[in-house]
Amino acid sequence: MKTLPVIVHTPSWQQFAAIIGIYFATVIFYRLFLHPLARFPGPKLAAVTRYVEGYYDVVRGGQYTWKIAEMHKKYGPIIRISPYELHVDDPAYFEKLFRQDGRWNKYWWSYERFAAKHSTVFCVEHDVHRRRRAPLNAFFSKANVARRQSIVREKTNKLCYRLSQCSGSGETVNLSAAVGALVRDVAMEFILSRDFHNLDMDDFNGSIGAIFQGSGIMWRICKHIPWFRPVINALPRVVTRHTGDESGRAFLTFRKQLTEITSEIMTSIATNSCDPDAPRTVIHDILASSTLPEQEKTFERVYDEMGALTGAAFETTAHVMRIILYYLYTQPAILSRLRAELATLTTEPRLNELEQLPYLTAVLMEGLRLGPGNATRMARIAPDRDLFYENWRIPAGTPVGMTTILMHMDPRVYPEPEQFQPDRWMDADVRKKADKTFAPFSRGTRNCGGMQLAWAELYLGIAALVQKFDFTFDGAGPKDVICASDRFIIGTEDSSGIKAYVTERGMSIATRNMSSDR
Ligand code: HEM
Repeated sequence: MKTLPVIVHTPSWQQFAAIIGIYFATVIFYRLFLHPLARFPGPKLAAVTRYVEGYYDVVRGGQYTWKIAEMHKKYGPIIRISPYELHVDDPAYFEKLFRQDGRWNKYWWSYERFAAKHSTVFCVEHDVHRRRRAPLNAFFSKANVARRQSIVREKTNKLCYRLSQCSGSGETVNLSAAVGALVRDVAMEFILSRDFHNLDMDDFNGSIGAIFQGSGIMWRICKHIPWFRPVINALPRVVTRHTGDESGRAFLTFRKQLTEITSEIMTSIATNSCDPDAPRTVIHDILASSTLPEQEKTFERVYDEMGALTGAAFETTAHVMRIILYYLYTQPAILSRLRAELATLTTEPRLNELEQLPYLTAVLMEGLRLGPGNATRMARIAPDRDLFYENWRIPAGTPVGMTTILMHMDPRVYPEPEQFQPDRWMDADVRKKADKTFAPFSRGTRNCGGMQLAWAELYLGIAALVQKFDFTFDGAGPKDVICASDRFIIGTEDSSGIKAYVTERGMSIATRNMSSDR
């Protein structure tokens, strides 16, 4: 039988354009009318394309969080913010979405872009996360933090010593960089038993703080342009070292240090050559964990974990400290009341004594309200069941987000939300009402792994600085501390740091001892 000739011809540009046009028209039609989320309210453009978020992320510099708030005013408490994702603005729903029971995944699209997918923080899948989280829970437990509080105390004393040397000098100190150095040195010592020496550096290694802020900008770009990070990573180290700015170089140095430390600790454990008197690091606990299979103990995985852990520990805690210091030293009545309360204790109070102080606790809570860890929504996915919000049925597998910073600024829960008012936490009713909606460390299965360490740093650090120093700011304003952009963590309008003149309130025992040691 004769076969028919196959006629192959190249499509004309008109046919090509028509094919593309039909494809996009079909996608748009599907997303608007047939998609399982099609019935949810929200702007049509956001339902059609994620590039709406891309515009607010990349062009408008991290403004989608506030655009979402605007959309809620128009469309109600549950909205579709992208073709694939919903967002809820209702404090009462928080405890239903962020819970300990049930299986909860994170949304890969938001977290994978951090290029540390082997870590606990950025792990997407519920069961893998549970296994990774187990050794961290013990390491960062309240008991272990209390037992090792001397780390926080020693580093705080070192910061106080540095500040006392600037006292009355007529020169300003970059207080933002100084507290950044404090939390980095504490975290490195606590997590990896290594002195990071940022508190010894003249500029407190301020450029590394800037790069951790900058990694949020990178995250925003990479969410929408996935090839961007692989291209940057593929550039030879020598190119990035020479073309990058000071912060970029500081970051590369940090990554190199982290690689060396991780490898050194893993080798010493593998060869049984650890110093028996040296404190255990989190790597010891990960490698000894019985819940983790061997493939979770490779260098690649442990290195990702160290990168994400240090990243999670640095700018989050430092930012809350900056907020608290800024407001304390611009509102003298609050500062005096706090000092009066602290005066009831000994000069160097222990953590458990500080935790009993109601006003100090209120000050810290108010700082955490204005500076929760993230400026972005945290989406959760119930992979195996539908969720319900009022009369809405949310199909299983849908990412549903809520944004803590918006909830913390909700006037229905916190009157005059933009004001720093520790007093609101002294009222038992307000505290009870906020019990379910105050979530600086998030809630549920994916709540902050290091919150006890963060609390210890805040209690010991703020108490010591307030007891020992007066700060007068040089040109600082709310722009230095108020959340103005979504960098995953909180982004402020001005990132150059709070400059302050320092005056010592009287030599403390700790600083005097340190001075005489030198
Ligand atoms: C005031 C300081 C801090 C705040 C406000 C804060 C806040 C948060 C928040 C909101 C999350 C959830 C993020 C998400 O859902 O994607 C988180 C996760 C996490 N944080 Fe913190 N954090 C702070 C300090 C720390 C410190 C000092 C550490 C110590 C290493 C730490 C370790 C972690 C870890 C490991 C996770 C991931 C938890 C998981 O997915 O299982 N954080 N943090």
